[in-house]
Amino acid sequence: MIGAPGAGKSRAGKRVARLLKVPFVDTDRRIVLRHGPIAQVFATRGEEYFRMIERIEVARALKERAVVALGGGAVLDPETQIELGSLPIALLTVSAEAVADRIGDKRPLLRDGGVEAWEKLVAARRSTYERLATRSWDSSTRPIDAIAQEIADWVTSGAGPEPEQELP
Ligand SMILES: Nc1ncnc2c1ncn2[C@@H]1O[C@H](COP(=O)(O)OP(=O)(O)O)[C@@H](O)[C@H]1O
Ligand SMILES: O=C(O)C1=C[C@@H](OP(=O)(O)O)[C@@H](O)[C@H](O)C1
Ligand SMILES: [Mg+2]
Repeated sequence: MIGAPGAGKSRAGKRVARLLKVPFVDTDRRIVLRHGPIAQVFATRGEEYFRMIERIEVARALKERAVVALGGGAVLDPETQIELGSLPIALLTVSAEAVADRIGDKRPLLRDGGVEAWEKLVAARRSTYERLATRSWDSSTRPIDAIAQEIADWVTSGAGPEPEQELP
């Protein structure tokens, strides 16, 4: 699961894993278990250090037979991009309006800038998200359970690309 912060990767990923009866890994949770709260890591060690430990957890997670929710910025790492190339990747998207109600103060890159900072972050990453995604789901106006069910069904049926839109 890849996508912007607040798109629902962690929530949906957990449900998808339950539906598929495989383990769920949230790389941010693993970072927290080993290193403490993410906001604290950013504050005391800086983003570069965070990206380094994130890369280690992502590399570990992508070798497991599991549903994996990445942090929103994990896809920026070139090694991670290569490894994602051979896996089924679900991209979750969300509108700025919808995310405004979702982003709390646990995300250090957004805490100070709010939705405007989020929009800048996502604009800079959009092409990377889209290039890496096998298929995408928008969570702005739909319940997470319905999206998780669709993703699980997609995996079960072979995790192919988006069906071609039929021409009118
Ligand atoms: N489809 C949805 N509808 C409403 N709220 C959602 C939806 N998806 C996620 N949320 C809420 O948004 C917040 C961020 O979700 P989370 O799964 O942590 O996102 P991510 O891991 O992509 O940053 C959570 O509070 C979650 O309950
Ligand atoms: O987009 C980002 O750079 C980040 C997203 C967060 O994860 P979520 O996308 O799960 O919120 C977390 O990894 C960290 O705060 C940095
Ligand atoms: Mg998350």
